[in-house]
Amino acid sequence: MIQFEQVNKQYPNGYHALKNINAVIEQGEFVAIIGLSGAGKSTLLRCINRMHHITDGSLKVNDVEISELRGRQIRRLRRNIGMIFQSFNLVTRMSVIKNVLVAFVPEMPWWRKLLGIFTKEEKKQALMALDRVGILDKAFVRVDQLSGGQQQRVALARTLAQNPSIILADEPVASLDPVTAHQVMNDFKNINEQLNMTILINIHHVDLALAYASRVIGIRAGEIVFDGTAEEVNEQILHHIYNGKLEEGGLGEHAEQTAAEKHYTA
Ligand SMILES: Nc1ncnc2c1ncn2[C@@H]1O[C@H](COP(=O)(O)OP(=O)(O)OP(=O)(O)O)[C@@H](O)[C@H]1O
Repeated sequence: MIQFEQVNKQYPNGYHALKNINAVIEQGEFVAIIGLSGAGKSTLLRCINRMHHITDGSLKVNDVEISELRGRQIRRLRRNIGMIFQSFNLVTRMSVIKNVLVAFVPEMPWWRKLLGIFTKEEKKQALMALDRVGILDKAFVRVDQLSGGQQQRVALARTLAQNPSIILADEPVASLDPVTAHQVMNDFKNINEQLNMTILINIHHVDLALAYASRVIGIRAGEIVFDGTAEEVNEQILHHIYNGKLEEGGLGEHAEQTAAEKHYTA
């Protein structure tokens, strides 16, 4: 469970990026965070794994006040929270399987790190994670030979191998074409439903948010201005969240996808 209570975040230059955030996200929810560019979506997400510090208020992950964590405790928190970025963050000259095995490196004894030795169990887990996102056949291919969508799936597999209870995804489909974006969103949904992992996703494409997430949090100028189910979101609410400036491509670009494409998982 993630609990925000009166959370504020001010950057060192004084910019007030999050204002009085209150929200409770239960284990196993699939939440899309939407809002204009600069509204505070990334800041909100990054406070959860302590990439950013909150200025005041309380932010608890599984009942632990995360602003009080130090050193090793922060590393432990991050083991439990996978993070997916728009840019995949992979070592493109290495094979897919090696990129996924990186998930185990933080817990290795120093001598295994040095020798790069992975156990049979770790290799099995890495292959299972690749299987779950449908790219087991690419395990020994170099990452730079994969498409953008496949690379994002490698990033997802690496996160899965880490076996987190929460996955934070910061614009994970922003650089993908519409069909691939649907496939990757479908991966997130499957993982959410099958593994009961909490998924929080920042996303510019409202249609994708509404099609895949069960809950939508709308942020405007650092404040939560909507928090409800995807079914509740209507034109009026979107107008409110986006201050009447729903960006081009927000609802449009992906909206043409058919239901069949939406559930295509190859
Ligand atoms: N390190 C920083 N120092 C000062 N201000 C920052 C910093 N990082 C972000 N901001 C400001 O905080 C606000 C929220 O930024 P954030 O990146 O969270 O927005 P966002 O909704 O994720 O935007 P986008 O959709 O464009 O990624 C913006 O006005 C941004 O300029």
